[in-house]
Amino acid sequence: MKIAISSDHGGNNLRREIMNLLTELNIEYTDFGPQTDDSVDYPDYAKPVAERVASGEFDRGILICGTGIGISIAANKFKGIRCALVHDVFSAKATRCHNDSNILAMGERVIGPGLAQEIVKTWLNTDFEGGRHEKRIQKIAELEN
Ligand SMILES: O=C[C@H](O)[C@H](O)[C@H](O)COP(=O)(O)O
Repeated sequence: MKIAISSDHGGNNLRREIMNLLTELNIEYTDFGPQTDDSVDYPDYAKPVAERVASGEFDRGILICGTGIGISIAANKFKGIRCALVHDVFSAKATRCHNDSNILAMGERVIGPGLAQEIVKTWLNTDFEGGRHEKRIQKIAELEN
């Protein structure tokens, strides 16, 4: 699985923690920044990840900002993106099983690194259930047209 990851300045520390986790888990990822702690605008960092997940270049994306809210709103503007803002393990599992989410968003100012790591592991290891959820995903796609 190939992961694209980015954040804004509010998510830099948690992004580094999650990249360390991905390395430990031997999961391939590409970091789309930012490379400094300067203040930046989260839509600029949602864009490279959302575009590459939408195009299929990457299987999944992880986005982090202060709350996770702004960067998830921006990512969900891209056709084909189902970005889920998650701050608990139950939702991490549910959004894969039910929503087939392809980007995970989290807020560094909301949760600590330990919980974030559990969320990422659960989200990466849970498959979409399909079945009754298929037509709902299809209806989301129809809303994009
Ligand atoms: O939803 C937006 C994010 O939480 C941003 O990380 C946050 O708004 C950045 O705030 P500031 O510019 O005050 O660091």
